[in-house]
Amino acid sequence: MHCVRLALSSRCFVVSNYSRVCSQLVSIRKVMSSSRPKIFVTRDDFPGIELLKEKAEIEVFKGTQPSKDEIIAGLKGKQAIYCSLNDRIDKDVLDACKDSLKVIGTMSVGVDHLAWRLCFERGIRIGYTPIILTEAVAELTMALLLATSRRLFEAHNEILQNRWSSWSPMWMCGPGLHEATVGIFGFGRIGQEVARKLKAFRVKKIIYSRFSPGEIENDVGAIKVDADELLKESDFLIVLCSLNENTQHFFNKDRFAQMKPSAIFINVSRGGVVVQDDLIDALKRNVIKAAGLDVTTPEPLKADHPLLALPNCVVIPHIGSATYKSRNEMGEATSQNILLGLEGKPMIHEWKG
Ligand SMILES: O=C(O)C(=O)CO
Repeated sequence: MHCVRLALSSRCFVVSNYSRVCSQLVSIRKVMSSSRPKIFVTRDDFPGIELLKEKAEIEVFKGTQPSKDEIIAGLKGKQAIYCSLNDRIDKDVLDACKDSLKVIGTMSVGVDHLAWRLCFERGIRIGYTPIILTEAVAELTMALLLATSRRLFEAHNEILQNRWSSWSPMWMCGPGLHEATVGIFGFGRIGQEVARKLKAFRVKKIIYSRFSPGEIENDVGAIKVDADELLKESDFLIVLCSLNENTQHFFNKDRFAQMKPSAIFINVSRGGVVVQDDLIDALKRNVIKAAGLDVTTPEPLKADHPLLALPNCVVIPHIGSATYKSRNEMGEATSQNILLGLEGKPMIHEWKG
């Protein structure tokens, strides 16, 4: 008869046969695995989730966009959520999981989809992904600026419609960036990187406005102006602010009316900074010349949306950070933020308000 002693937390068991030892070990393993953190992941194609699988029990939503009820159901008993800017984590969601949720990891720089003040009150930590995507979003902003001002999609469509009859002197002309005054609304990391890239286009002047007081040290000689001057002076106005109570619906009928009729409006921030019907009206009545939008309300936009019928509006589907490098690194950082947050350690990037 085999006699095996198994020591476990100061207790000592004596078991009489090998198979009983095995069954004890299985149950110990079960206890250990149930102490692994539980994480809800809101879609199955997030980069970086392999990292979570190694260290946690994860439940992955099968599909691409859980509804609020599905988020609440998925979060039941979970200590963390891996989400994106599509997933609204509001008071209802936080109330429903108030006994378990400790960490939110969002694969985005924007946090406007999160009731983050309430999270702070409840001690829920938020990991996000700034810096990683700065270059990608700044690059995309330049692409949108050029696509809109030089009418790339409109011109391509002319070919598709068989309207390219000959080279023609004034056909498909648009304003150039050279010698233009470019206004940047929201001069954070991405705004400053766009300003650096604009220098290479030899623009006349870069002006910016932001809500925080004081000028920002910048290596491109951008000049701080108030919002009224920015609206009036800009040949190109690029919106790169975050969405918050100061910026929500900032660009409305009156603000478009302050802009030059030749102005090009670019939004790579959030659809919510614009009263979209006012923008549509301004574009239809040529209050401003054109708009380039990476963000809209709602997202996704249906193909029959009035914005898409405007020849002077370029719309792309929120792809600001969509380079392979940026998205992969954002995913890795999100997983690491979550694991570090659950371990009570400093995150790579933690949103502190
Ligand atoms: O990460 C974000 O918040 C973005 O919107 C990137 O385009």
